Amino acid sequence: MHRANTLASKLLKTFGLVWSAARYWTLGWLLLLGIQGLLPAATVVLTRQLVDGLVFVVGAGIDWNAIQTVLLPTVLMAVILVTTQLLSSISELVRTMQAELVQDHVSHLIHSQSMAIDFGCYESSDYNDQLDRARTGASSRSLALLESGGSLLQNSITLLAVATLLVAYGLWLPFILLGSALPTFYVVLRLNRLQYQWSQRTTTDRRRLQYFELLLTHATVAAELRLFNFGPHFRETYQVLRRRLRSEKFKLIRDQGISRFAAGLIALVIAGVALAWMGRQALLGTVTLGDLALFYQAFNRGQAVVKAALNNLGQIYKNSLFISNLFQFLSIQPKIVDPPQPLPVPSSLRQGIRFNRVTFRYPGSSEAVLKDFDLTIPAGNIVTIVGDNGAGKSTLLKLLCRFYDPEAGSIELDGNDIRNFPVQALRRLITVLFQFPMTYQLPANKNIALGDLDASDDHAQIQTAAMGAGIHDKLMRLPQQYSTLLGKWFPGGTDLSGGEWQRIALARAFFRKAPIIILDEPTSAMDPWAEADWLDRFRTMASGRTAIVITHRFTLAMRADQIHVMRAGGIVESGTHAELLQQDGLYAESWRSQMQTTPPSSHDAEVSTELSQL
Ligand SMILES: Nc1ncnc2c1ncn2[C@@H]1O[C@H](COP(=O)(O)OP(=O)(O)OP(=O)(O)O)[C@@H](O)[C@H]1O
Repeated sequence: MHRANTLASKLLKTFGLVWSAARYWTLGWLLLLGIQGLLPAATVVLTRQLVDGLVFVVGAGIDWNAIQTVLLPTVLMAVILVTTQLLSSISELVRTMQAELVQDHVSHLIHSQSMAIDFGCYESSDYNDQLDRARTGASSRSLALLESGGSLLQNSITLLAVATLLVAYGLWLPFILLGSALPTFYVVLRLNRLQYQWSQRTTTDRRRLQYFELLLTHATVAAELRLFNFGPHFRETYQVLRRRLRSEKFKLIRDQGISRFAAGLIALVIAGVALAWMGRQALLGTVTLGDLALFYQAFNRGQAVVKAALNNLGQIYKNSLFISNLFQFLSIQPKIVDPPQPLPVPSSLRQGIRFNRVTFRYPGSSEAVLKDFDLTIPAGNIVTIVGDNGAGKSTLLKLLCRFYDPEAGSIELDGNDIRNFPVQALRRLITVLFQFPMTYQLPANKNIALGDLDASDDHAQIQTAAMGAGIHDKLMRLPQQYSTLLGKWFPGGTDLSGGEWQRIALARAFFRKAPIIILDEPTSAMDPWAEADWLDRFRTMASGRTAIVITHRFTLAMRADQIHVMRAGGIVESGTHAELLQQDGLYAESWRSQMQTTPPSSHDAEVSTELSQL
C-alpha cells in the first residue's frame, strides 16, 4: 500500500514536471492516447463483419446486394488503417517535441540546483553520486515514465474493449487472458527492481569510468600522460572495471531472458488451450467462422495488450525508481542561505575584517583546520598571509566568501557577522583570484568581463583591468586583440601560457569593483621580472580597497602593510617586514636563511625565492 502510494506520488510529481515543461503537447498526447486505444477494438469488430460478410457473399454468389454488405466494413477498415498510420506519425511528432521540452526543463532544474547547493556538497562522494544519478537520463526517464503511463492507459482502453468482446463467448475468457500474463508481470517487476539496484550499486564505479576516460582523453592531461606514459595503466584499469560491469550486466540480462522465455511459454500454452476450445465450438457449429476470426484476433491481441500493459507497469515501476533520484537531487536544501532578517551590506569597509575565535573543519574531516583563530585586517590595508603548505591560508578566503560556515566563532565585516548579510550581496563585496583559476574558452574580453557581467560592455574598464594585470600588451598583439578567442577547444582559438592565463584571471578579479580583494598566489606562475613590475601596479589597483594577498613569495610579502605568518591553522607572527625582522622569529629566520643563499644585491634571485622554507 505504501509502495503504491509512493509510486502514485512519483507519477503525479512526474506528470507535474512534464506538464510545466510542455503543457499543450501533453494535452495533445493524452487525446491521441484515447483515440489510439479504441482503434484496435474497432478493427477486431470490423474483422468479424468482414469475415461473416465474405462467407455470405461466397454462399450467395457474386451479387451486388451481397457485395454491398462487405463494402462498408471494408471502407471503414481502410479508414481505420490509414488513421492508425496517421496518428502514429502525429504521435511521433508530439512525443519528440514533448521530449525536447522536458529535456530542457529538467536540465534547467538541474543547472539551477547545481548553482544553488552548498559549495561543500561538491566534496562529498555521495553528492557526486547523486548528481550523476540525477543527470543520467533524468529527462528521458521522466518522459519514459509518462509514456509508460500513457501506454498503460491506451492498452487498458484496448483491453477493456477486447474483454467486452470476449465476454460474449464466456465470462471466464477475460480472466484467462489476464491470468496468462501474470507470470510475465512478476518477472518484469522483479527484473526491473534488480536492474535499478544494480545501477544504484554501480554509480561510483561508473563515475570512476568517466574519470579514467577523462584522464585518457582530456587535453589537460595529455602532456603528463605522454611524458609519464601512464596511459596504458589507466586504459587497463578502465578495461578491468568495464569487464566487471559488463559481466554483471550480462548475468542480469541473461536471467532476464530466461525468465521472460519461461513466462512467455506459459502464456502461449494458455492461448493454445483457449483457441482449441473455440475451434471445437466452431466445429460443433455453435459459433460462426467470423466469430472464430474475431476470437482469434481478440484473444491474440488481448494477450499482446495485456503483456504490453504489464510491461508498461514494469517500466513505470523502474522509471519511478530512477526518477526518484532526480527528485531527491532537486530536494537537497542548501545550508548556507540568507538570514531571515538580512542586514544591508556596506558599500565600502570602514573598520575592516575580523576572524573572531573561528573554529572550522572541512565536512567529513575530523581534524580542525582552524581552532579559535583570530585575525583582524584593517580597512584599506594590504596584508599578506604567508605560511607553509596546508597552514590554512586558502581556507580563510573560502570562509570569508561563505563557501563554508565556521563551526564556532564568527567572521565580521565592520563588526557584523557575515551570516547576517544576504549571501550573494556579501559575495558581491569580494573579488578573488583563486589559487587555481579557471581558463574559460571564450574571447579575451569576455574572460575578463566574467568578473562582473553587469558591466561587460565597459571596454575601457576591461582594458584598465588588463593593464593592471599586465596582460594588455599581449592581448593587443593577438589576431583580433581583445576579441580573440582564448583556448584551443573551439575553432580559431589562441592558447596562452600558464602565466598569461593567470594574468587574465587577475584581470577578471580586478574588473570586479569590490571593496575586498583577495589574491591567492597571484604571482605563482609569473616570472620574477614580471612579478616586480606587477607589485607596483597592484598598489594602485588596490588603493581604497582592503586587500589580502596569500603568497609563498617573500618579495611580495615584504611590501605589504602587515604580514601575518600562519602555521598549523594559527597566526604565529604579525607585523611589517621591518618589525618581523626585529622580532627575530620564524619570519626573520626564514628571511636570514634566504639572505645566506641569496646575496641581497641580486634582485632577481631574491624575487624568486619562496617562503616555503618557513
Ligand atoms: N576540501 C577540503 N576537505 C578537507 N580538507 C581540506 C580541504 N581543503 C583543504 N583541506 C585541508 O585543510 C588544510 C588547509 O588547507 P589550505 O588549502 O587552507 O592550506 P594553504 O595554507 O592554502 O596551503 P597551500 O599553501 O598549499 O595552498 C590542509 O591540511 C588540507 O589538507
